[in-house]
Amino acid sequence: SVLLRAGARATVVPLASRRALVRLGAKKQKSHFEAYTIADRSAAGIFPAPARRDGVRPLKKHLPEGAPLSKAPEGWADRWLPGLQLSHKGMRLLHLCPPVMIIDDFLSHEECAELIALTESDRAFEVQSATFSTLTAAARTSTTWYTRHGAVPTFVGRAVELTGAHPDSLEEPQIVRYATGQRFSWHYDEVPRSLLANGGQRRATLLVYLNDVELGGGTAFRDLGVGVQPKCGRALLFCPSDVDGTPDDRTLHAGEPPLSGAKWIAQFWLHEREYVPGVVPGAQAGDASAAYELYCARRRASMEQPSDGASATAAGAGVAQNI
Ligand SMILES: O=C(O)CCC(=O)C(=O)O
Ligand SMILES: [Fe+2]
Repeated sequence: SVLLRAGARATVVPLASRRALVRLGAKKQKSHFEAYTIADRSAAGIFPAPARRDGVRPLKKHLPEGAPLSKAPEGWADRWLPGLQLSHKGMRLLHLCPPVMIIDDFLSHEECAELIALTESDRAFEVQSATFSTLTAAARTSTTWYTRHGAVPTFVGRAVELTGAHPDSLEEPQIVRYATGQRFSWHYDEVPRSLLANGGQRRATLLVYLNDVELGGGTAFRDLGVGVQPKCGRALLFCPSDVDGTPDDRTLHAGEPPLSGAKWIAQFWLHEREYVPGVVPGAQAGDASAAYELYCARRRASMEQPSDGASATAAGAGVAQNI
């Protein structure tokens, strides 16, 4: 079923070769890529606006520095994520329609390190890009691991609190490593019609950067003029489709190659309806709800502990042990 899941990438548009991505700064190049001049990035990691594809018209300009969610019009999120927690700490809006948001410190550095370490354990299952469909293998050169929801209860809990989604609409968590120069070229996160029976369309992508990347490694939205620089613990949230599952072509995006060191990310996709996990051995319906309940129980337990003394420390360590 990994191959089936890989079919989800069948809509990939392999426009950019690795060389093209690395040469993004070439000013005379008459392609969309010239706008993604790595050297031109602002401190916030935002690209200058590229030319748009025919028929793709963002309704609002992006907000290069990001804006607090309080600036969004009333009812704005209803078209994508009606349950979105607009008051979530640290959330900034980079693009209004379609929405692109970042949340710094969504996971702690320790939680990020634990997700990376999970890939060394028998709880994560590595999938070589070469085993994905031909099209995807050409577009993606990174290494992917899938794991069960139960291995990452904190990530599940935070995702549910942020999006207001039912836990069982979350696909299996995915962890990806890009070695220097590896990338995932332009693509849509939407799933093809053949896979809609399991949970419907992907309504949201929640991507967390697990490490800082000094140079390159951004997530670029070609038609929105938005780029996001990896930062340890930073979440990126965007919506590959509307709430009714209509895919949004404006969300075409790419994972650029880190130019020094590796780049690690963890991702969740939120579906329209209940998604039954099937990629990882032993995964089953209800896994995500069970993980969410575990998260809630741990949170309650840590809140009941006195704020000082040995028992509080023990509770804290328990939470950190298993994200
Ligand atoms: O690595 C990134 O920045 C983007 C990854 C991505 O788009 C994906 O895995 O679908
Ligand atoms: Fe993607």
